[in-house]
Amino acid sequence: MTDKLKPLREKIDAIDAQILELLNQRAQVAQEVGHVKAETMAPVFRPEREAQVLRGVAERNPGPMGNVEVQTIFREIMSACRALEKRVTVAYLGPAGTFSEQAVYQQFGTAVEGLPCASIDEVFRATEAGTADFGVVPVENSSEGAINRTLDLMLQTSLTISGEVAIAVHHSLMTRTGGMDGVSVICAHSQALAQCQVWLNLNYPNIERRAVASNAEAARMAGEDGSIAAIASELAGTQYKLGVVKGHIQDDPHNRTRFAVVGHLHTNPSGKDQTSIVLAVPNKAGAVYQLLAHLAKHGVSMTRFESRPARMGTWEYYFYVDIEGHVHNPSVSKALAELKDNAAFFKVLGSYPTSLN
Ligand SMILES: O=C(O)C(=O)C[C@]1(C(=O)O)C=C[C@@H](O)C=C1
Repeated sequence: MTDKLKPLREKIDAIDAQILELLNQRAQVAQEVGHVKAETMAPVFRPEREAQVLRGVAERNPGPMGNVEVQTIFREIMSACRALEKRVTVAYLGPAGTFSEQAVYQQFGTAVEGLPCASIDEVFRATEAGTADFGVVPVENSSEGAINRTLDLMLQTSLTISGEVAIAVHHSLMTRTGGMDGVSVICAHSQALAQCQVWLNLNYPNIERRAVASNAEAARMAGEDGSIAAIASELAGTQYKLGVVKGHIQDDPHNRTRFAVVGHLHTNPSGKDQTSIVLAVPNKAGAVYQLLAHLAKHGVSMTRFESRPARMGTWEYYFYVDIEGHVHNPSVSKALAELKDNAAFFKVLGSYPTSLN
């Protein structure tokens, strides 16, 4: 057994030495890029370039390693190289252990400075003020729909969307002991309670449910008080030393949340992009239909359409629309110019690479 392993391990050692050498060669080039960028005050984080690199490695990947694994490794390589240029600070809805934090790492890799914030409002404020270079905010959940606070803040903010990231959201019920004896309340963020309501109605119909600021906050509370059970990610459970009563309790096994990366950066085209806009239409029959006809006329596909009341006491709405393509594409820019001319309100939230997953 050991005799057979020895030469194979020697091969691995030799390959690792090459990988290490190449990684450091790459890091040196990234440092040179960093110097060029510093001279021209160019932004360090370039989401369109990172998306191209990640798509490229998946296209060229000969296997047997899977594309997701190869992309995870290259995301970390770029994260480490980027950190040699500048360590980017990213604000997210904290505390540590939230799905928002997971989304930060999925987009930026782990060589970033995470800045946990108490609310989505604070994520926007910290990014607008420059305390953070970017913010990561939840936009929509596949079971529960839009995150309204994010949509409302998008309307007012001076920030633009420079990227998006989608993550699988798996909820676990957890307590200090890993059992439910003595538990009188189940705490979680209101979205998580909603995403698990069928399971909770079936299994714990008589235990009070309480909405708190975040799932990680619920996990922190459960870590301090044996009468509290938390619904959160297992990552948060580990952080606060909780035992799992039951994993994967979300009603939809494919539950996902999409996050937007917001910042001051206007992302260049990556080759596969989308654009988010908000608009309002004059209050007359057929106005929405007429407006969207401008997209169809220029062959622009709509991938998302969401409405929010304008909250001015009238029956008026803001429409949040995602379309395929970048504002620099001629057909997109023509369609948007026509939309703008005919809308009562119009704002481009940003053009950015379509997420990999
Ligand atoms: O190409 C660049 O602009 C780089 O800074 C290099 C690099 C990389 O490591 O590949 C790092 C950071 C950027 O976000 C994009 C790519």
